[in-house]
Amino acid sequence: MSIHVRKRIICAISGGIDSAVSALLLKKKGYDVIGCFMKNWDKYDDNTVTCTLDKDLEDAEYVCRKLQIKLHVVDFVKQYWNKVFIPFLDDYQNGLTPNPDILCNKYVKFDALLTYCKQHLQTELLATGHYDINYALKYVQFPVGDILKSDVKKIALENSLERFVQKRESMGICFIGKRKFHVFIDQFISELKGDIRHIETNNIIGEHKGIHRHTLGQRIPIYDRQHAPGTNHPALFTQHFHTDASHWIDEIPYTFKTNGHFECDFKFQHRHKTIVVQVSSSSPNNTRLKISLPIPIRSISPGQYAVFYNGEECLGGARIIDNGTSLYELKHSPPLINSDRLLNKY
Ligand SMILES: Nc1ncnc2c1ncn2[C@@H]1O[C@H](COP(=O)(O)OP(=O)(O)OP(=O)(O)O)[C@@H](O)[C@H]1O
Repeated sequence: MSIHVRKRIICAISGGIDSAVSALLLKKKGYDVIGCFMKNWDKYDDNTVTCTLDKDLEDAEYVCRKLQIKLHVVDFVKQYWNKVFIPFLDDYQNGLTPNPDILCNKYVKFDALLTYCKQHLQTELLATGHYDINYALKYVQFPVGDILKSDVKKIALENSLERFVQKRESMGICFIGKRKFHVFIDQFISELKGDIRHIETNNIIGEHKGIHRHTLGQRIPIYDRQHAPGTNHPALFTQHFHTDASHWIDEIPYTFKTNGHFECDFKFQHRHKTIVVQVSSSSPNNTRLKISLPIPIRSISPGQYAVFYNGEECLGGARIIDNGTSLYELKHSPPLINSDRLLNKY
């Protein structure tokens, strides 16, 4: 008599549709699925609670009940605070636009959670509901990774998970919730007033309460909106930018390694279409990159990530550290900022 032992896999269940359907598909494939809900934010530290933690946990419990799988609730509040939230605040204070999701993937989901699975749940197999993921991790599966969102919804409907089709997608940064960004950030970073100056005349046109309250390209309240530069001003557009050390999923692309430059598909933020860019080295060991765009792009923001593809295949990514010389600066020599300073700086 042979005994069939089902392979155990942990599915990170967020209370949203993608992880619910991921767990369902894994169960259908015959895995021994265990759900894991991560508590990454302590709502009791937070006076203006609008975080959806309770509702998400309730939904995670609901999925696991429906699928008849166990649910573990893991507390990663400390890890999230130290590895994601503190760098997030630092970035804002330094005028960058951070991407906490990338740090959360790197340090919490694909590090702390993976370690927890090995140490406490007797498996090193993990699954998440990500679609567009820039990692090729040996022990991680993405069951809905190559399924269209419309099909994920269909699968949910066919399997009595309609509650998740109706649930609003989480937008933006989860711990901020529905409150205004400045109301949230003011709890952590003190006000630091400064002048808002017109880029062309250098005249003072307003006052800000700290650069951490703003991101590149965002509208700001000023006294004289009529004479202010618009959100499509050439100072917001750039055709070249620089990144910090790159991370390649397999290895450095061959042509890049041999020639010091190569062409690939590039994506900046989800809402942008993929375009072909020229990637060249801006440091001796090919780690830092210079990206040349075929057309100027608006609001390439330092702190955000550039992701490189070969068609559908993700090659790697790098954090943007300098948005280069703007179209406006190019027209007005000498440039206000010389992006070549990076070569000397690093
Ligand atoms: N609090 C959490 N606990 C456990 N897993 C989580 C949590 N938050 C996110 N995840 C995992 O990371 C994946 C991606 O999360 P993210 O919020 O970026 O995307 P999503 O498309 O909204 O996913 P979902 O529809 O499953 O919420 C989720 O599908 C889930 O597997």
